[in-house]
Amino acid sequence: MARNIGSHYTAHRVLGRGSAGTVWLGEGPEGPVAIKLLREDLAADPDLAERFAHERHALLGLEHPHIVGVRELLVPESQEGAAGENGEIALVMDLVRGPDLRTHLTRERRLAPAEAATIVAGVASGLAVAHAAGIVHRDVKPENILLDTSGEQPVALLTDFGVAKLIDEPRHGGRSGVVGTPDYMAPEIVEGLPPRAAVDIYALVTVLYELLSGFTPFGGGHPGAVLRRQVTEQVAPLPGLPDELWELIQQCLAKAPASRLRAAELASRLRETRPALAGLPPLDLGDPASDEERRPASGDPEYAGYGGHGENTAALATAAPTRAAVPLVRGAAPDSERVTHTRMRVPDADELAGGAHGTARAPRAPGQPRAGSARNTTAGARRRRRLAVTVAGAAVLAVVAGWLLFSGGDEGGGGDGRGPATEVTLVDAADVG
Ligand SMILES: Nc1ncnc2c1ncn2[C@@H]1O[C@H](COP(=O)(O)OP(=O)(O)OP(=O)(O)O)[C@@H](O)[C@H]1O
Repeated sequence: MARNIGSHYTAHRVLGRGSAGTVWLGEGPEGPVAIKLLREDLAADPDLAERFAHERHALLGLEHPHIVGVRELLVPESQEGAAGENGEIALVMDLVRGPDLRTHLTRERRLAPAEAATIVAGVASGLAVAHAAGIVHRDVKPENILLDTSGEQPVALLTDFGVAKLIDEPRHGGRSGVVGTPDYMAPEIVEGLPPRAAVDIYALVTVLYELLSGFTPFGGGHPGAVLRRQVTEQVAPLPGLPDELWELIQQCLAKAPASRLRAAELASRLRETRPALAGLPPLDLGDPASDEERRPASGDPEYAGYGGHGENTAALATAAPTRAAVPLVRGAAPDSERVTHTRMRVPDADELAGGAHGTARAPRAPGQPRAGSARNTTAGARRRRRLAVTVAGAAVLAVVAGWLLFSGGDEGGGGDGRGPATEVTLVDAADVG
């Protein structure tokens, strides 16, 4: 049922749900929009409403061809900015017509290096603008990269800017904390340092590695083990990659934040690698998961218009549920259904250093997913564990882990119903303007 959001917008139907709220397909004075409505319990927190109001200009001012634009921020009337009608906090965003990168990757298993580099170069150029404005995303991952398929060629856009930070900031007098997804979490966050721009580079290049290989460099198993690997392990090489791309990956996954490239440099270096990547097929690393298992729900509207490797997505059609991954954030239960979540302890210093109490792990051949990797099993391919980590000073202490959910909804995001493309070529905005 349609509902009014503020005085100018109407929300028509749910596009998807996340841990912080629900995204609706809406209508405003200038046409269709996406409206992210924060969970009621979050919106009822006056501190949070105040923080959103305070960041209003920063959130609205971020404009870039690879960033999902925020057109309006609605907060309760007592705060600065346009008023949400029922005390709600809502972000009115540009509507992106197409799937998110997780959906695309799940379907394709691995992307050709040129396609992966184009996606990541575009997102890096968006990050460069945000970082120059002093904004760190803090939650870069495939779920937060949307692929706009409304034009001739898909364009990657980063969304959810600043939301993780705003939701996560301490209440007055409270402890500082961070929320993140262990697979993409930079080691300095695990160690309790404040997240700076370099954490976005680490997360984005983790995404690049995942697009190329089908698995994240340090993922798999218990979230605490993932965090420990982020701090202690070196990234395993991916056979078959051109040297310049591999060097760039290594540099951006450096444990020391200062050793990583800046966002603008990452974008330009990736563009420079293009000639070496042209025509390379996706890496052949072997994959235990069957094609059927990794395909998105047949008839998934999120996938309309994105044909991948010449396949006809319409041919995949029969209704099946889409999934939504939901990390645990502070506060009451999210809008989404939760399969399970758990309480955990982040490894202490000894474990982080791989000491006597560290998690024992079998050696692994380079380029192969870990046993128990979320990308290595059928169940795991559908499951993503996430984590809300609270840190106090340099001590890494107690925490709450979130788990992946499968939403039963059939309302995918923003597909435009066009016929499938015969070939997928990602557009880098630098090429067109
Ligand atoms: N601007 C947009 N246009 C179209 N669809 C969108 C837009 N923003 C988000 N969506 C869709 O809405 C769904 C929920 O998004 P949301 O950002 O709330 O959650 P998430 O990023 O999947 O998870 P979380 O926020 O918990 O990490 C996603 O599936 C996404 O595809």
